Formats: sequence, C-alpha cells, structure tokens
Amino acid sequence: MAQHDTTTKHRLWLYLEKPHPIIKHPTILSCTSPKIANQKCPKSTLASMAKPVSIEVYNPNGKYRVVSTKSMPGTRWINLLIEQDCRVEICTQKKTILSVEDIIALIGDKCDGVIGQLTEDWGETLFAALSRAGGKAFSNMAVGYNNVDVNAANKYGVAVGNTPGVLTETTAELAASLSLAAARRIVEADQFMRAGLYDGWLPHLFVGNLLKGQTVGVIGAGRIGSAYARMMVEGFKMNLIYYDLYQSTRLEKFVTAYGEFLKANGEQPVTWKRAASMDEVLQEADVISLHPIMDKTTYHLINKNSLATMKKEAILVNCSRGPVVDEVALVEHLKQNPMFRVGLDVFEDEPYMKPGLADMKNAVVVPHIASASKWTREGMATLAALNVLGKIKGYPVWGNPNRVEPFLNENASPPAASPSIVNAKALGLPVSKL
Ligand SMILES: NC(=O)C1=CN([C@@H]2O[C@H](COP(=O)(O)OP(=O)(O)OC[C@H]3O[C@@H](n4cnc5c(N)ncnc54)[C@H](O)[C@@H]3O)[C@@H](O)[C@H]2O)C=CC1
Ligand SMILES: O=C(O)C(=O)CO
Repeated sequence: MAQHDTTTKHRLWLYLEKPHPIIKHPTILSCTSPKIANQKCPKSTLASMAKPVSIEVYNPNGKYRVVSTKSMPGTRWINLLIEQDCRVEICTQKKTILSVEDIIALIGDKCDGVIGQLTEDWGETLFAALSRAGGKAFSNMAVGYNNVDVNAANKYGVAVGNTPGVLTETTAELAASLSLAAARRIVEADQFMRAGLYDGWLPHLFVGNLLKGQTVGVIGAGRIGSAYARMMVEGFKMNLIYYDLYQSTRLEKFVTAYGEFLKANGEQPVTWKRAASMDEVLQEADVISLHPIMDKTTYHLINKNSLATMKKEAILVNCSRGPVVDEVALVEHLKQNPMFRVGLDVFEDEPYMKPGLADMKNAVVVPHIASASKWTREGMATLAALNVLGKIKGYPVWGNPNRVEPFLNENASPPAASPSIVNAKALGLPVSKL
C-alpha cells in the first residue's frame, strides 16, 4: 500500500494495491476528502465542510461521477455502474445519518448523480448543490421518499428515483412477524425465559390472541398492504377489511377465490370488505396494519381519537412511517389498555422513541428493518443505481414501476431504462416501450 501527500489534510489518498475480492474491476481508492474547490455555498456550510468525509472509489477513470452516501449490500450495483463508465464513490464515514453539509461535501464540484438514504434531508439545498455540480439524478434507496422535496428536485431538473416492488414481500413479512409477535407475546415470553423466571407450564402463562377467524384491517392496501393482507388471510384464515383511497380489485379477487376454495373444502370461508372510512376498519378489526405512504393526509392518522375507536384488545402494527402514528397518544393508550398491543418498525422521531414507549411490555419494537432481507436490500441497491444510471445515460423511464423483475435478474443485463422515477411526468421524461 502506497501513501501520498500525507501532510495535506484535504489530500490524503490511500491507494489499495490489491484488487477488491468481489468487485470485477480492481481499482479502488480510499480518501478522506472529496474535491470541494470552486463550490458556491453559504459560509456556514463551508465551515462545517472543513471536516473531511471519507470515501472509497471504484473505477477512478470513469467518465460519470456517481456518489453513494452509504455503503449498500451486494456488488452488482457497483459493477453495473462501472460497466457503463461510472466512477463510483461510496461514503465510508462512520456517522449513521449524514447531514446536509456532509452531503454537499460529497457532491463536490462535479457530480452526475447521487444514491442517497431515507435518513437524509433531500431538499432545496441539496438539489441546488447537485445541480451546480452538473448532476441530473438522485435516487433514494427506498420506496418511500417523504425525505425528498420533489418540487425542489423539479425546480433543478433532477430526476428522483425510488425502489418499489423489490421490498414488497420482505416488508409484508415483517409486518406479519410483528402481528404474530404481538398476538402471541413472543418478546415478553422470551425475556421471561432469559430472566430465569420459567418454573413450569401454567394455564395462564402468556395467553395471547388467536388470529384464525378474526378480522385483519389494512390501512393503505397498495403493494405492501395487499401483500400483507394476503399473508394474513391465506396464512391464518383471517377475514379482511381494508381502507384505501383506491379499490384493490386484485386483492378482493384473491380473497374471494380463497374463500371459495375453503368453502369447497368444507371450511369456513374468509370474507373481505372495502371500508368507506378508516374508522370502520378501526372499529371492526382485531389486527390493524398501517401501510400508506407518508404525506400530509396520513400524518397522525392514528391519534388519541382513533385509538379510542379501536377494540381494547386490538393489535396495531406500523411498518409505514413513524409520523403516521401520534406516538405520545399511543404510549398513553398502551398504559391505559394493557391488553392492547403494538408492533412497531418505525418511530415518530426516528431513531428515538417517545418517552415511556421502551417501558411498555405490550409493545414490540424493532429498528426500521422491515425491508432487511439480503435479496431485497441488494435489489434496492441495484434499482437505485439503475435509476441514476438511466438518467445519466439518457435512457427512458420504465413503463411499470410495479414490475421491476427484469432489473433484478442477475444472469441478464438489465433493460436500458430507469426502473422508477417518481417525477418522470413533471420532468417530461420519455417512457420505455419495452
Ligand atoms: N418500514 C419499512 O422498512 C418500509 C416502509 N415502507 C413504507 O410503506 C409505504 C408504502 O409502500 P408501498 O406499498 O410500496 O406503496 P404503494 O404506493 O403501493 O401503497 C401505498 C398505498 O397507500 C394508499 N394511501 C395513500 N394515502 C392514503 C390515505 N390517506 N389513507 C389510506 N390510504 C392511503 C395509496 O392509495 C396506496 O394504495 C412507503 O411509502 C414507505 O413509506 C416501505 C418499505 C419498507
Ligand atoms: O423503502 C422504504 O421506504 C423503507 O422504509 C426502507 O426499506
């Protein structure tokens, strides 16, 4: 390993001589500072940029500079970018959540596209910085993009990508896991065992809720909400009630067909109902799972009043976004109703929990891991990279963001298109005919 110019803080380049074991293209550089010269930004920003941001570089001679604000699972996404003449820079800073200033430093004075994370604040400041650096594309490595000001991106002509579809089943499976964990008090029972408190089988020990024959309620029956509904209906023979702004015909057909199948086999058929209001779901369902997008119509959708509408022994699951639930009201409700249980993957002030939540035995809490399966996370990285690449290369936008499988086939080249650009219409981008 050769080290150069170590006297200058802003130019500490460490060349790795050995090829990376998994990346096809061998050249990796590590450095602790991006180029920040000639950048026009506020003084306060420059001051906070004084700290170098560490990065890892692949294919340093690539024509297009693509920055990823985090290391992402898998290597396919890096290879796909390198094969299309991109220099890939990955931020290796230890800090979990990068600030706007950190990202401005990463963008530097020449950047064609950025792959970012849902924890980052992609607003006017960052899109202005990206545009100044010649950037045309940003992609969240997430399907939800409530951290992105799409209007600001439109203003600077920057395409905004997201990663639908590849995480649908994985996220629905976690919602189903939380439903079961809450219904059968799995975390409480686990803690009891580990504390050495188990001294024999008892009729009353950790009695929970049977799901079979009960009603599952889904708020937001889009991709993930529908997949979750199918799992709960088919897996546990629950009846379905859902609320969405749109009718979910495919889901209704599925439950109807499954109900007929059960009936033909002499079993009690399952049923479905599309509720006219969210309150109808809250009143009737035994397990309620939240899967809407996060916007101003869904902020505090679950609040003191809506909680009061729910059954005293209901289960509430949230794998959408934290602010969909008024967490202070939820903590109070959990205190007042010990038989009411929740399973939470997301939190209002993520990464923090509201005071009191961590003490509630009737809450199961996990750290925003709903999409965390290996296949999904690698696929999300691939879709995010291809969103950015497609815009850089002038490819059209894929016609159906619900059908992204062709981009995920590791044994074939992906289509020449951006899989999912949320502001394609606003920017007037062409749509693929493939
Ligand atoms: N916890 C996690 O790790 C993950 C969280 N998510 C969250 O889940 C959300 C949904 O993802 P998808 O199912 O792929 O999106 P989607 O767009 O397919 O589904 C969202 C559904 O919410 C409905 N909706 C919108 N406003 C509503 C309202 N006011 N009331 C009721 N329904 C409403 C829409 O009509 C749509 O059917 C994402 O936007 C993201 O925030 C997604 C993946 C992983
Ligand atoms: O994709 C999203 O929206 C997430 O929350 C993480 O997968």
